Amino acid sequence: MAATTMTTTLGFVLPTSLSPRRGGFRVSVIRCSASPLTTSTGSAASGIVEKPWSTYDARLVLEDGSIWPAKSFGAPGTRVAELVFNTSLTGYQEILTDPSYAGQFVLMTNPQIGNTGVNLDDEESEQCFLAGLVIRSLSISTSNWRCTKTLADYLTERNLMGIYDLDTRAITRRLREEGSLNGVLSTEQSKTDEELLHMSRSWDIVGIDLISDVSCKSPYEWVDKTDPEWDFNTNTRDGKPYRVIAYDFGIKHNILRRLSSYGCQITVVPSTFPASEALKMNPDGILFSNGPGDPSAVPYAVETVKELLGKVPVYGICMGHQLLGQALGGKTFKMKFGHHGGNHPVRNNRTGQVEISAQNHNYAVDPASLPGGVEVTHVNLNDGSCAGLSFPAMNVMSLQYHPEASPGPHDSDNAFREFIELMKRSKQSS
Ligand SMILES: NC(=O)CC[C@H](N)C(=O)O
Repeated sequence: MAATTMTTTLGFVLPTSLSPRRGGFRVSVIRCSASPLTTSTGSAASGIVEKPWSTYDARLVLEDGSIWPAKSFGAPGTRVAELVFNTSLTGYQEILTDPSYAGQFVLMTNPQIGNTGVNLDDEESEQCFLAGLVIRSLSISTSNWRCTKTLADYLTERNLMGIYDLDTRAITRRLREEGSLNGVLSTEQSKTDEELLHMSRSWDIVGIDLISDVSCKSPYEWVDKTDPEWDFNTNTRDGKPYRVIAYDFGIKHNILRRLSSYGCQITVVPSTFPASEALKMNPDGILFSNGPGDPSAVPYAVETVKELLGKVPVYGICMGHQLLGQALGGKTFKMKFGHHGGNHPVRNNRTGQVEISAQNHNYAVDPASLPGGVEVTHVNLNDGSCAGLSFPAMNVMSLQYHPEASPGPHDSDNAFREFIELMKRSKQSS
């Protein structure tokens, strides 16, 4: 390597000043390529058809200096975000509309995405808040009775970037080895690799309040239940309505549908809704929802949780669980590359049973930092991290993962019944 430049094996030359910032990276600046994909159906003459979406060149530039040429099938532009990989085989529409992905590019490890298109029912919020979608191959056709649109049209309409034709397995291995990486996705040919690399290294998801952008702006009532056609757990209803206030830190609709199906009357409130106002509404319970980003970047939300602790039964899901952990006196930390997928085994310490769960988080609560009396109720069996908490003295329960699934397995749906039981016990004893 010369003193001022480095030449990769593929002949790509960059100044050494752009060599990876962190000492730990093993890979130098390199242009990586996936073998081009050919379409599986095609005209008899050539075996190749025109792709039914408009496509142009794109690049994913990661902060470790790797550059991944790709094709775009969504909106044009340049975006910076943290790259995470999701191992779910299905459910890309729910993933695209999960507000917890704000500030992130989602790479799907399933090699082909888009085959069921999108439909009107699988939306988990009104908008797509994630920064972009990264996939190996976009399905050339869609086939599903609910499909109303192709994935490419959906992304374009929502001004969302999507890229394909890059080696998603190699990128996933890199994330697993090096940990989360920031990156820039761009279709702009006028921007140099160096500019994009600089952008990816000048940005950080840590310390940013991403909740304020995704939370609702004013309170509203939620009434929709799970469609009976899809409801698999109807025998557990108590019949009595419980009044629940749901703090919206980026709430997924299926949390609200499941609560509603379990007989709750729900008011959704913004993340900044004062605890005193919530208490005035005399709820039977409070839910703290999932939400994007760093739980340490939203001290106002931790304060709200603290003010409500011990006054009413509370249930935290994912970000809600992390905020509860902090409000109880514990600490959260950033994991190496997080958990994103629909196949995470979790042990319920109380029953000894293992649930296969849907997960989406990059932060976790450090159990050693929690005060006495707080019980770790669930453990992620892949890495032993804390997956659930309970503090009976204050009627607190929380899960680091997603009992509402969407997408994912339904093993943990009973957690909603446990919240109903918690509210019932608290009501009976007051
Ligand atoms: N799904 C969520 O609520 C995500 C929680 C938090 N943003 C994390 O990444 O850990």
